[in-house]
Amino acid sequence: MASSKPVSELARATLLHLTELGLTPTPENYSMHYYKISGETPPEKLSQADNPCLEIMLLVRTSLDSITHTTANCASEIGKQNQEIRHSIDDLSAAQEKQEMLKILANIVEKANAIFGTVESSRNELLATKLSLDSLNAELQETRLQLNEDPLTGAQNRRAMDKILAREVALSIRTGARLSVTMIDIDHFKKINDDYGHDAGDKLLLHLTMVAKSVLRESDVLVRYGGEEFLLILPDSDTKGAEFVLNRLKQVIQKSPLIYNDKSIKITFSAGIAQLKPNENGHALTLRADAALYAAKDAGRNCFKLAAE
Ligand SMILES: Nc1nc2c(ncn2[C@@H]2O[C@H](COP(=O)(O)OP(=O)(O)OP(=O)(O)O)[C@@H](O)[C@H]2O)c(=O)[nH]1
Repeated sequence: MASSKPVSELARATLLHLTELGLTPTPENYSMHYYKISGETPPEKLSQADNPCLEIMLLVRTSLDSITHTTANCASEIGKQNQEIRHSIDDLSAAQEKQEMLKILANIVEKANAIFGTVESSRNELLATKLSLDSLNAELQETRLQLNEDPLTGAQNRRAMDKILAREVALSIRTGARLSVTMIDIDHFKKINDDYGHDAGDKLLLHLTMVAKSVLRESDVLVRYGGEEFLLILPDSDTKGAEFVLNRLKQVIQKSPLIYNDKSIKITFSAGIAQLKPNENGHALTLRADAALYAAKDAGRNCFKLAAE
């Protein structure tokens, strides 16, 4: 049967219950125990794709409710205890007998100690909530990373690319720094899938990502643009710099083929290079790099082409 307790109280009880069980308040743990405690029927589960932040947002709200509840409770308890001490002090002033005075004094000390007890227990509840919030914060960082990352390779995804390109283009316009991009496409990737299987293709995409990351600068960004197509965003680089990076990637990838089921799978790639022109935006820059990539494919693959001005 569903509980008649207010949601904030149920939420607080759930968080405390998780702390008692030594469980991290992940959205999954929270949901499971919340519905056990409340007796409510869980709603149809939202998938991460629907809104990966929704459950975290709900948990943050719950934690905030819990803080409000704890602090309000603490203030009200202390108010009551304070009032009682005041009455005892009045009694003390009116008392005639030494024995009676000592009794009232002992009572005042006991009530003062009770105030410490109230503060201490609220402090423990707030600490439990703080731990929940810390854990949520870590979860949020993770979700934020996942939202920007391609799940297979860990490279940045198109969503992240739009933001990063816009930022880098704006920076380049403001500071006059050069900005280049290169569109990279693995040659005959379909054949690798066909010959060795889709899993080998996946491993190859991951392998290329790892190798590319190892030759890039910290400020360079690798984006998985599509299936086997990657975009490299190279701040502070002109076309010569971009060519240099691609040649280094080519050399390293030649020396490190993918080893899959004891077979060595060679990787070559084609690329198009474009440098940001005045009055150009990130989208137009990417399209020029893409057109140059097609020119490289037309020229026989395993080569790089510069985009038309
Ligand atoms: N394993 C794997 N394959 C993918 C993925 N995404 C796209 N592909 C495959 O990549 C292949 C791309 O094939 P094509 O566009 O013909 O390109 P290609 O074979 O590399 O030929 P060229 O680019 O002309 O050299 C297709 O077979 C897709 O199914 C993925 O995430 N994993």
